[in-house]
Amino acid sequence: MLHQNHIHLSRRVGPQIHHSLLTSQQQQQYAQNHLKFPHVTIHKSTAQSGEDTITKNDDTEYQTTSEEETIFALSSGGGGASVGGGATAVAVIRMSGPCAFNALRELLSPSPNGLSGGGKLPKLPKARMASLRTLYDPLTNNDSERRDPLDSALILTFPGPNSFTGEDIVELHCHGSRAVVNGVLSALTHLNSVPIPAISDEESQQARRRRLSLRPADPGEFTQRAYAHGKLGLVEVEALSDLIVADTSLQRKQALKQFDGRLSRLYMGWREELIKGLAHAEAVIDFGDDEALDPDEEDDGDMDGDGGMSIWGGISPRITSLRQAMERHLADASRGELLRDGLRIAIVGRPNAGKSSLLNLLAGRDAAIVSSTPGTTRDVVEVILDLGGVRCTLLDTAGVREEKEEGVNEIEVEGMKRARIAAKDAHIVVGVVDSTDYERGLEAVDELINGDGDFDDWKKDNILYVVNKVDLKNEMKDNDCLSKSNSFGISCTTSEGVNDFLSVLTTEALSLVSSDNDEASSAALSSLEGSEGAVITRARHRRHVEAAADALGRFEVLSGQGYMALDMAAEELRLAASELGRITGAIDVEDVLDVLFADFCIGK
Ligand SMILES: Nc1nc2c(ncn2[C@@H]2O[C@H](COP(=O)(O)OP(=O)(O)OP(=O)(O)O)[C@@H](O)[C@H]2O)c(=O)[nH]1
Ligand SMILES: [Mg+2]
Repeated sequence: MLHQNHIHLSRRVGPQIHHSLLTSQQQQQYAQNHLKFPHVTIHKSTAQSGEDTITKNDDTEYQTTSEEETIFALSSGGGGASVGGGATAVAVIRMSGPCAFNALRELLSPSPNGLSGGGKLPKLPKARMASLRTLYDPLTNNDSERRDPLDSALILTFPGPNSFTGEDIVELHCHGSRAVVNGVLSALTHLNSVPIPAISDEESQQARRRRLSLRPADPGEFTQRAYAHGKLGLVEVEALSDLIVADTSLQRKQALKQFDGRLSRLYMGWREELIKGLAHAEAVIDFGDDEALDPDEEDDGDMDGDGGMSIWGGISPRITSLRQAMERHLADASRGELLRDGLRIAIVGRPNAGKSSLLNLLAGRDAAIVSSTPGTTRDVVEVILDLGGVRCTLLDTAGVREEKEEGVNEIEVEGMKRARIAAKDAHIVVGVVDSTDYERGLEAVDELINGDGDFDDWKKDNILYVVNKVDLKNEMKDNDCLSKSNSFGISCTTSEGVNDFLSVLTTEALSLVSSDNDEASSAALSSLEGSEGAVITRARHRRHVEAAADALGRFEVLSGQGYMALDMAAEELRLAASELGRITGAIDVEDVLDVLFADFCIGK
C-alpha cells in the first residue's frame, strides 16, 4: 500500500519539523525521537523537483508532499465584489502543491483535450522567471477546435522546496476584473472534472484526476504549509500575520523586526542556555559532581546549602542572569502589545461640550452626530486614527452628568454607563470641557475619573483636558482654567488650538508604545547578538516568558539545596525551557496553530 506509512507534513506533526534548520542526521534523529516514526529515513532532495523523500526501511520511496492536496486562492485584491474586493489592475492567483505545475500546463494548453490530447506539452517558464502567456479555459465547449482564451497573464513558477510553502508554487498575475478572476478560479476548481473525449478508459481518467486535483485554500493555508515545511517558525508566522494587517508605519516596522527572526533568536538563545544547564544536571546525576563539572569552566565559588561548592558550578549565576534578562524583557510596560493591538483614546465630558465635534474634526469626516441638544450621543462611536504611526481607536462617548438633572432619561443613563466603561478601558482619556461652562465641565470629568475606584492610577497621568469653544470666550486663554499643564484651549468651530492639541496627543500615544528610551529592555536584549529591539508583541509570549522566569526563580532556591533538590531543580530548568519552546513552536503548540491560522486571510 503506497500510503500506509506515509508521513503527513500536516498541521498535526508539522510544527515539529524544521527541515531547513536541521542537518539530515538531526532530522533523522528528530523523526525517530519526536515523530515516533523510527522506521523511516529522511533524505535531502537531490531530484530536480527538490522534494525531500522519505524512505521506509523496506526501501519503498515516498515523496513528502505527494499526499498533500494542491491548493489555490486569489492572494491579492481584485476580482470584483463577488470575491471580496473591488477590481484592480492586477490580481495574483496562487497554487501550491504537487499538482500546481500540471494545472498550469493544462491552463496553457489550447487543445480541447488539454494535456491528454497526446500533443506537445506546453513548456513552463523557467523557474522564478516571469513570462507573459495566454491562459486557456478548459471549460470551453468540447466541440471547438481550440479552447477559449481566459486571459493574457504573467506567470511565475517556484519549484519546491525553494518556495514560500516549500512546495511547487505557481503564481498567475492576471488582469484584476471579476470576469478574469472568476474564470481562472472556476477553471482551477473544475480542472479534474473537465470531460476529455480523448480519454476513454476509466483508469486513465482517474490518473488524470489525480494529476489535476486542486481545491480552494483555507484561510492562512499557504503560510500553514510554509510552517509545516520548516520555512517559517511560529514567531515569524505570527509576525507575518501582524504584517498583513498592519495599519500604521510603526506596526509595520515592529512586525518586520519580528519577522526577521530577532525575537525567535532571543528565545531560542535563552532556551539553549537552559538546555546546557540541563545537560549539566544529567551529568551530575549520572556521574556525580566531580566529573560533571567542566574543568575549563571558571568556578565562581558559589556555595551550596551545606557550605560546600555548589553542584551547579557556573550554571547557577548564568541562570540568575538569564532570569534577570527575562524580567527586564517583561518590564516593558507592554509596549509591543500596545503597538500591535493599538491604543484606545476615550473622549469624555459633559453633554454639549463638543466631544462629537472634536471626534469629527480629528477623523476628518462626520462620523458622529453633532447637535445643540444635550445628550445627542448615546452609543460609543469609534474611529481609527494613525497618530504618528500608532494605531489609535478614538471613542466618542455620551456626555456625563448627574442622573437627577432635568431631561435625563434611562437611555442617557445607559449611555453614561458605557462612557464610563470606555474611559476605564482607554489608554488615554481626553476630557472635553465647555469654556462657557468650565466649572461644571471640569467637575464632570474629574468625577468620572476619581469617582470610580476602579480607574487605574497610572491612567490618571494620561488625561488631557481640552477646553473647547474658546471662540465664544476669547479671554479664556488667560483664564486660570487653562492652568493645568495638560490642558489645551481649542475651538472645534474655528480649529484654533487643535493642531497643538493633536501634536501633544500624538506624543502621548508614541510615549506609550515607544521603547527607544527603555534602557532596561535594550540592556536585556543586547546581550544576544541580533536581538536588539526585540519586544514582546503578544500576550501569549508574555505568559510563557513569565512562566519561564518563575521556574528559574524556583530553580535558584532549589539549586542552593545541594544533591537533595537536584532533580527538582533540574525539573524547573526543563519547565522553563519548554515554556520558551512553546513560544517558538519547538514544543507542541497545536492549540495555538488553529487560532493563529484562522486569523489569516484566504490566499496567504
Ligand atoms: N461656538 C462653538 N460651538 C461649538 C464648538 N464645538 C462644538 N460646538 C457646538 O456645540 C454643540 C454640541 O456639540 P457636540 O459635538 O454635539 O457636543 P457633545 O459633547 O458631543 O454633546 P453630547 O453628544 O450631547 O454629549 C453643537 O451645536 C456644536 O456645533 C466650538 O468650538 N465653538
Ligand atoms: Mg456627542
